[in-house]
Amino acid sequence: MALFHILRYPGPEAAAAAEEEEAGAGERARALLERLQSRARERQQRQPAPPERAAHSEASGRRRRRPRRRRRGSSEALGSSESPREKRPREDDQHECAEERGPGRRAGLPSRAPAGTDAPPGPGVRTESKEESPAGHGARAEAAPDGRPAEEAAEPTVSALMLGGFGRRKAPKVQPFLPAWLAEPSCIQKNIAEGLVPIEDIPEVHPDLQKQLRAQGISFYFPVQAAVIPTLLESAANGFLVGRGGYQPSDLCVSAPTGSGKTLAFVIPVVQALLQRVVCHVRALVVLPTKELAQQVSKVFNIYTDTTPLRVALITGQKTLAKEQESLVQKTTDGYRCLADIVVATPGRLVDHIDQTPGFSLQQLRFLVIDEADRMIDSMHQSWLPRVVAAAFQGEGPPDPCVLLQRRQLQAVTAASTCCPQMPLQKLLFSATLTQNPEKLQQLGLHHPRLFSTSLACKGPQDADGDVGGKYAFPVGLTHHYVPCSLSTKPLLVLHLILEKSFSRVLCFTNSRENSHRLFLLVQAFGGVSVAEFSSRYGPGQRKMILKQFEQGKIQLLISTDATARGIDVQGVELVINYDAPQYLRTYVHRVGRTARAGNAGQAFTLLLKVQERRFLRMLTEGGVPALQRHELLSELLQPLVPRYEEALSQLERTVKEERKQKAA
Ligand SMILES: Nc1ncnc2c1ncn2[C@@H]1O[C@H](COP(=O)(O)OP(=O)(O)OP(=O)(O)O)[C@@H](O)[C@H]1O
Repeated sequence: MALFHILRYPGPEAAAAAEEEEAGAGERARALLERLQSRARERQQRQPAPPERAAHSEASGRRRRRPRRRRRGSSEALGSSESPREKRPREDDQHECAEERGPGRRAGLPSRAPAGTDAPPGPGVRTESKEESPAGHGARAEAAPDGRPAEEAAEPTVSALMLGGFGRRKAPKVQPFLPAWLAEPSCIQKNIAEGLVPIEDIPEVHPDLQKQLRAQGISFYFPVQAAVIPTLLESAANGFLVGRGGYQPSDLCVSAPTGSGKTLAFVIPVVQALLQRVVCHVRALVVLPTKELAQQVSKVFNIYTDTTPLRVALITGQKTLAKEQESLVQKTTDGYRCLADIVVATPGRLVDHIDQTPGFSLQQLRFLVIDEADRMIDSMHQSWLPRVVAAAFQGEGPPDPCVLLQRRQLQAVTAASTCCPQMPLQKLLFSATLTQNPEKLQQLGLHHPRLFSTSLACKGPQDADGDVGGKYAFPVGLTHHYVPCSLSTKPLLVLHLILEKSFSRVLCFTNSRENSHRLFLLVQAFGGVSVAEFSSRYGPGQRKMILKQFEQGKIQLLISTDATARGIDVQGVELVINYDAPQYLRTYVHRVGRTARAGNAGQAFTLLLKVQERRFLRMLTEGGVPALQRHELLSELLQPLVPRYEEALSQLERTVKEERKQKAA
């Protein structure tokens, strides 16, 4: 099975250049050493050491640390204002200085030995260090003939071992080498309006589905749909039981902006591929990170399977396990009967059913759709994917000659392996912020993957995570704004934006459910705005109702945690406010993507504290956010709201105290 071929080295040219550079450095070090040694020899010839001293000079040289320290101390006593620590240059400085000043000088400074070593310096050492020190002149009164102080001249000479290459060199930036499928994706038009394709231009789509699409008011495919639907239909052209030509079809990764219609890009081909099924088995499994998203996607599947025999089951934990089991399997006299062709699930609940629902089988699984794939990769530690794959390939063992279609883990394609037709399992990944980190994607065990992307046409630097910086595509109709402000003016700004600008559907994000709750209470106390909050404070049923009311326009301002940041599709959201600035670029992409959906226009405002401004702007610039508009906070605009706001603040204080009391009781 071909996975990824990752070469994480800078390439042959860069490697050769580095080698050359290293060889050059080696040459220089050798020349330096030779010069030093020849100078040492010259000095030794000029002033031969007394025979008895010369005999044991090397042995005593090894034990000469203390005298050196004493000398340093003595030079301080003689007036040097620098402390020994101050005098010692940094390692990289040493290297550079030595190169500039020549070998004698380099060797001359005791502190220039590599950090941590107290190796005795070479013959030129003290001479030159004394020259540098003003104290040295005094000491020279009793100098030896060669100009060294008598004390030093009496010491044995030791040949120094010069170590090189300690200077800090800027490490060359590692350029990512992406596998070909990641580096050369099939490009998708980013601008929805410019890339619309009439429904009749893709005749492969079943007429009944085309009819359904028209009934939903859809007469054009969005670019991502026009690219992905025909590809997926082609991979199932021989029916869903065998891949084209008996081969396993390629897995697909799709990276397209928020609101670009990715859901229909997999719903239509999956439904069409399964239309020919005779026996009901779980053949498509869609895994999503949240209950709300799973609900939304199962609703879309329900629309397009409405007039077909296909059945859709939603397993997210919103109902009891027993109730969900009833929608999945039915006990019969001779075993279990499957009741769902398409299962839409959250990962945790899916694993519960794999473990606990008798008769729930994934052995006939044909499509595994992973929506919000980057988030799902982050949750891989839950090991839901290995469980799904294990369940899909459960029947492994010696091939059963009576079984027409085999289901085996993919290995190398050989003549023998093509004899038995394989039942394929195709993985389909979708996200607006799909990672391009090959190591992360490798965890999914993709088979001959293909990438469709809006964002890769232009390449950029990689961020720490391995994602390509500046590569997230934003909806074309989205304008980005930010307002520098203080903590106390944030709520006033939210009120101003809603009341003065008359936005009818606003989604406001905070970074915690406490912040959401407080802001909700404050806006409620202020009055004049129909407001609700959405967070884990509420159960799934209440959350569902809140979203419905927001969709119906009964709620003007929905204050939410990041629970609604991903995938949630509420039509007509005109404004997204980041009350708390998002910490990560991906969070920003998904939050602001709740507006400007399906080719519509929308605005995103981020309220920034002074301390957040620089980092946030850098993050967005690196992330490829188009023109970001700065708005100055004009206090006179907020002034009329202040009296009512102060009353609301007092009301908030009372409510919070009340809530605390209730909690404590
Ligand atoms: N061809 C189409 N014509 C008109 N509207 C469409 C079309 N395809 C999708 N839509 C609408 O566009 C909206 C966004 O679609 P969808 O939720 O699939 O986007 P998405 O790419 O999955 O976004 P996100 O990344 O935020 O999950 C939905 O309301 C959907 O009904």
